[in-house]
Amino acid sequence: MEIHCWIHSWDGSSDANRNALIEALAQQGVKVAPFDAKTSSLTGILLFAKTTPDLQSFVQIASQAGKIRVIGIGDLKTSTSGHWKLLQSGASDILTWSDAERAARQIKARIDRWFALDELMDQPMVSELVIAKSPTLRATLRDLVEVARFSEGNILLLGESGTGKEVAARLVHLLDPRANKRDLVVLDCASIVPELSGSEFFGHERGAFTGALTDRQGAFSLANGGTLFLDEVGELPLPLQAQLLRVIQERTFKRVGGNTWAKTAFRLVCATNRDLLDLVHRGAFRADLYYRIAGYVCRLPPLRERPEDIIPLAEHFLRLASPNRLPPTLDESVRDFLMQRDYPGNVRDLQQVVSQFVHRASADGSVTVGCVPAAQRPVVELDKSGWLDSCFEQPIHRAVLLGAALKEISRAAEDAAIRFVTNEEDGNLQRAARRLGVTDRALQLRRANGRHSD
Ligand SMILES: Nc1ncnc2c1ncn2[C@@H]1O[C@H](COP(=O)(O)OP(=O)(O)OP(=O)(O)O)[C@@H](O)[C@H]1O
Repeated sequence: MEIHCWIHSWDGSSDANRNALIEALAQQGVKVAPFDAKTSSLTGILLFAKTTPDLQSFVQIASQAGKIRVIGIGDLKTSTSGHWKLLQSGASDILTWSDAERAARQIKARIDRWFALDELMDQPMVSELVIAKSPTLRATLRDLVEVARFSEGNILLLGESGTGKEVAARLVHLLDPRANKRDLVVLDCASIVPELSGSEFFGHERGAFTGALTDRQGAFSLANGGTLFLDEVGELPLPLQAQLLRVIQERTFKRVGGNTWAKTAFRLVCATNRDLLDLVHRGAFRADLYYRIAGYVCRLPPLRERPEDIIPLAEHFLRLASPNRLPPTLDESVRDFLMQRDYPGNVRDLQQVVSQFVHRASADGSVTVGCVPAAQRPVVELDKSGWLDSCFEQPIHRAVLLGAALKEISRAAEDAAIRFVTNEEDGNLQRAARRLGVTDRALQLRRANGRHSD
């Protein structure tokens, strides 16, 4: 891709610097052109070097298209808070001027990184594994891709359950640039049996304890050359946290029952849906461990903060569920239904809803409102006047003629309503009670009494 570079405003008094910068950039292979309004449809980098009253709004407009990066350079004469304001308005960076060669190198390095990231984001390895159409998740993902590809630090993934922390950990592993990288080893800290935790993490030597009949490799050894993903890291018991400090810091460990130190080289990714800093403040998570695992902290936003991802994710799950055929398509009304629904379990919830569509999609390959299972359908106010008609009255007339008492008749009507709703809600009494406008307890009692008197 051709790199465009423009200089927007430059103080006339420092024209010499401007010309020197243009020359130094040319030596780096970056050609500078004059800026004009049509520029905003191109992809490129815009340098500005003068503080003007309308600078903030100018930066905002220039960077809004998402294709132009704005870099401030030179003696901008803004205070530090002015720099932050410019960044907030959309500037990518503000560089301090020392000389033209250095500035040109800094600009070129940023251009290279920017384009490398653009390319990575478009690669199937990223775009087919993590669906991210919302600006919120795209920005988060772009930062994570950069850290995964261009650094080796420990990564901490935060986010509610089902926001995609494990999928992000897999991406970090895939993007690891190490030649001959080994496996991704996943350890769920919430499900480790305390008595076996030492062996799970460090491995053991034969005879180390009763039942240790052979040598065993632990997670730190299995992840050597690869990635170690500690899921639910907030659940680690305190004594185990203390044992992990050294290996996370030094990448050396001893097996249970062993005397020699072994070296290991893994990338550490941890995840939790707990507020880890709050656990630190309450003394339930060691501060020193926190600062070791939180080299780079990435918060995955809940689905409610990025509704633009709902339909692309639903379509992604439909594609995954139809590997050998054309995936079903979502009818407009089903899209509306998906957009209006709540997802307390985030993407996992959406995935479950969509998987139910796949089984019910009609042969023509479309998912219509009829494919939404009854239990998932929104409860809407129906026009209640229609049901009190002659059809309703006929069996009542018959019951009266046969001598049934009023109590018996109303009981039979209530029983019929309860049976019908409970059936429709697949036996879920809470939902059935809500639909009938009674409490769970009242419905339970009513059913128990009904059975009693049957
Ligand atoms: N952005 C995404 N693109 C594609 N699939 C996703 C995305 N986010 C989540 N998923 C899918 O949703 C499901 C739940 O995601 P995942 O297991 O990564 O969540 P989690 O945050 O680790 O959840 P938990 O905290 O409960 O372990 C998985 O099947 C995952 O593949």
